[in-house]
Amino acid sequence: MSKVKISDLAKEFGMTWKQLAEEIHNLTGETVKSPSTKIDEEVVSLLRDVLGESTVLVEEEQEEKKEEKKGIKLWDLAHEIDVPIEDIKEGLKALGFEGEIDSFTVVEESIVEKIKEYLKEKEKREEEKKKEEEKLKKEKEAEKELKKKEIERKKEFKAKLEERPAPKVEKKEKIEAKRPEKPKTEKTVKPREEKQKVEPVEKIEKKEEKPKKKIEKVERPKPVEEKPKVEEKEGTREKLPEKEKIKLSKEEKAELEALKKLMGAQPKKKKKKKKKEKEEARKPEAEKKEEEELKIAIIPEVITVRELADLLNLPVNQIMADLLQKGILATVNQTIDPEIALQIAEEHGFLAEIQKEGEEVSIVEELPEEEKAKILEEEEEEGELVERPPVVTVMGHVDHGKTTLLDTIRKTDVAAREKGGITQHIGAYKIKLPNGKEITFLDTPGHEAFTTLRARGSKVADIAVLVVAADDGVKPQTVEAINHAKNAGVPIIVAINKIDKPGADPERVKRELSQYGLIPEEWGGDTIMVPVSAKTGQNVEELLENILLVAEILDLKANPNKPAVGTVIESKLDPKKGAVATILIENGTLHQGDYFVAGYTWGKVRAMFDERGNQLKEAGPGTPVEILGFNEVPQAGDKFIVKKTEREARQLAELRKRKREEELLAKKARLHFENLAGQKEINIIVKADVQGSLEAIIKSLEELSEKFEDVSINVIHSGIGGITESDVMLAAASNAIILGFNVRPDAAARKAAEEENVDIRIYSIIYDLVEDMEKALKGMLEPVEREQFLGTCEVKQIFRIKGVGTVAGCLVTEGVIRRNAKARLVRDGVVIYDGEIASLKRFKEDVKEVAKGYECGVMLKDFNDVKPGDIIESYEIVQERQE
Ligand SMILES: Nc1nc2c(ncn2[C@@H]2O[C@H](COP(=O)(O)OP(=O)(O)OP(=O)(O)O)[C@@H](O)[C@H]2O)c(=O)[nH]1
Repeated sequence: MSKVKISDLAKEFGMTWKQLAEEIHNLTGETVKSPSTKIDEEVVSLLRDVLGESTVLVEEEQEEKKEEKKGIKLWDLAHEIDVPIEDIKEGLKALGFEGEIDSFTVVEESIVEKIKEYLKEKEKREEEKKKEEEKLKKEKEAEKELKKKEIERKKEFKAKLEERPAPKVEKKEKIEAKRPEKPKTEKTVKPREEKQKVEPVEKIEKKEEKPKKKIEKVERPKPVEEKPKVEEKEGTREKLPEKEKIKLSKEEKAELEALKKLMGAQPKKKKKKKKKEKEEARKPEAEKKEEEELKIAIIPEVITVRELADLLNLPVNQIMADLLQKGILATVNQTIDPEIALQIAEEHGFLAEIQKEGEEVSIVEELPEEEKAKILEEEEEEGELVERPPVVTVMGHVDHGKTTLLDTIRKTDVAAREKGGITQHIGAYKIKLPNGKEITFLDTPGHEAFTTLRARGSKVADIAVLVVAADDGVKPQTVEAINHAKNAGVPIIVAINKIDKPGADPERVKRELSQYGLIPEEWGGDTIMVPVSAKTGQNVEELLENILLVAEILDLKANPNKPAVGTVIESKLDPKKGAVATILIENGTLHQGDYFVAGYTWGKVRAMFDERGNQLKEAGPGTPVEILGFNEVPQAGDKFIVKKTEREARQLAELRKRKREEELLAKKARLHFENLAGQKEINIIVKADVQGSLEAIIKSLEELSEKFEDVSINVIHSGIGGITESDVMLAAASNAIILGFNVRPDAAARKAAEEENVDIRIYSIIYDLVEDMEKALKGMLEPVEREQFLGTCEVKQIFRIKGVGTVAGCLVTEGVIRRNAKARLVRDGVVIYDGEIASLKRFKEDVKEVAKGYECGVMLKDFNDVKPGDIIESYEIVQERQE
């Protein structure tokens, strides 16, 4: 081995030659004076022995130092600042960090600061959100309190009316003056008893088949004690057979009450009337007017000319003449607008009001769930309420195992063994567990239970089972499902699926879900999470037990002794059977032969079947049945109500048709940018192309919400990716506006938005979005250029032409593609290009536009990165004035 130059050796040890010379001096006593001095082999070996290790350490230290300078691992950062690693990853993502993010990702100090800032802001946001939620909760409680009081007031009002002696004679003008002050609620809660109690007995008996119409004619104050109430009450009750008594519906009971009172009051009333007439004849005209009768008329929403005449005690000809004066030519049996009927009644000195459809039901429906349950319970006869099966919907991201889970559950059905398996798809089915308990599963795409059905006011599902694959974690549709269920106030049970798979990580799923407010019970939260394998069936029984547990807590009850009430789950027009629909019976029992109304359609149960194809004669609460006998195809989500007579069913359907028009008006009134000014509560759905933009938009909206003190902007759902039909349905159900950032609605979403009149706004600059929103809130929207959608085409093939560029061979799938219009290229819902169409050809010919169903060649201006499967959207900019 030869000698080594000290300068070379120094490099090896990572020190200067002078430092090494000092080391040599310390070890050997020799002095080295020049960097070119050569060191003996033994000395080198000695140095290596002594310095080798420490040098390595020095190197490592230096390396670490370098690392330190370079940054810190996320894992270490999480420990250092004591924050869950997931939060840090989220922060990094939000900052637009490109590349893979895991626990070992190293970030620079400047980024660390930003992450810290982000986390601080997140914490602040969460705190504010919490505060907001608390505020909302308080407001809701106050609202509930108010509603309670309102109910009390209604009850008092009802009681007073029942006890009330005949009202004093009042001048019509006086009554008129009072009208506007009359609390609106009184109008809607007007109990049937009150409306009917003074109707002559003969009338009630005669008009059994007629719509509920009541008239109150009171000539003079009468002492209450004159009514032999008690005896009559007993007497009437006695006449009823025992079975009938139980079967009395609330409505019938009300009628009966009225009848009883009337039976006592009537004879005296008649006598008094005669007496009064005599006195009246003697009175001077002015005095007569002074004592004009107080006449009250409750006008049913569906009323014919003859019925109005009867109601007002006027000749039919008089009513026809009144109508003619209003330019309406009507026959005696023709139904007339209740508003017109109201006007006529008022012209004849009646204090009139329109009776709302199913008043009692509607008041109850408007109340919050608990109140509703309380009132309904009150209404139910003691001991008649029985437990009903919970209705469960299964939701989750695509391929996470919803179908497999439902299949496995179906196999646990003991009824299948008794009565044969499920043979037909009717949109819902009931299974029986070995312990005898039943669960009804909705077999429609999960979100439908919360969008299509809920958009029409039905909340069908009691419980949502959220399926999350343990090897995939929380995905966009998972979040969407959580938001749907939360929005509908339906409890969620999580099924962490695919635990049999090697990559399964249930703990990760729990961590991810906790970011969305679903905290597992073992972490002190209240969300039941069951790890299952839909494939092997592991823990599926435990999942079902938990469903029953939640159902028990929800205390789901129904009265099987009532006429049936339900919701249309699915419907179709069968070429052989006609209009058929699956109804989920929610309360009461449906019998073959019952008349019913569902949405705008009505009918008679000609036959009904369960999911096994068995014909049923009756079906109780919680049972899904397929029904034949509809006049028209109802719509999913329609309420299904049994009516006593064919006439009632038909009239109600007619009435609903009219209401549909009102609904259309309501759609018109849906939240739009143009009518934001003055709104107190603004619900928003935000969809964006990347997480960073999404966060930024949400933050800006929050700031805006703070700026406008009396406006609360709630982002009810947000996500990455294109705008879907489900987003639109959620917006429709919660009256929200959709804001898209660099993303577009797909065809189904666009169609749904048009149908539901949901406002979708697309932006590519956050500042513009915020500015528009602010202007809209201030009601200062200036006339703007608005884009008008023309059509879309799908790229099928690409042709690269030298010197020209890329021509996309397309098929027009919607509307038209226009040459001089603007164009946007959308890939997987994300806008890739926004510009103009440079050329549009059909078979080498330049054309102005190409319509749906035709092929064409499209070239985009200054853009060649077109791929098969891309969507080109053609649109125009039009000037539009905003109000
Ligand atoms: N290993 C394993 N595979 C499962 C499990 N559950 C479902 N799968 C598989 O996952 C795939 C998707 O399951 P599906 O039940 O079709 O999922 P889905 O959520 O209904 O999917 P969509 O109907 O498309 O939304 C299928 O190949 C199933 O066999 C499970 O527990 N374990």
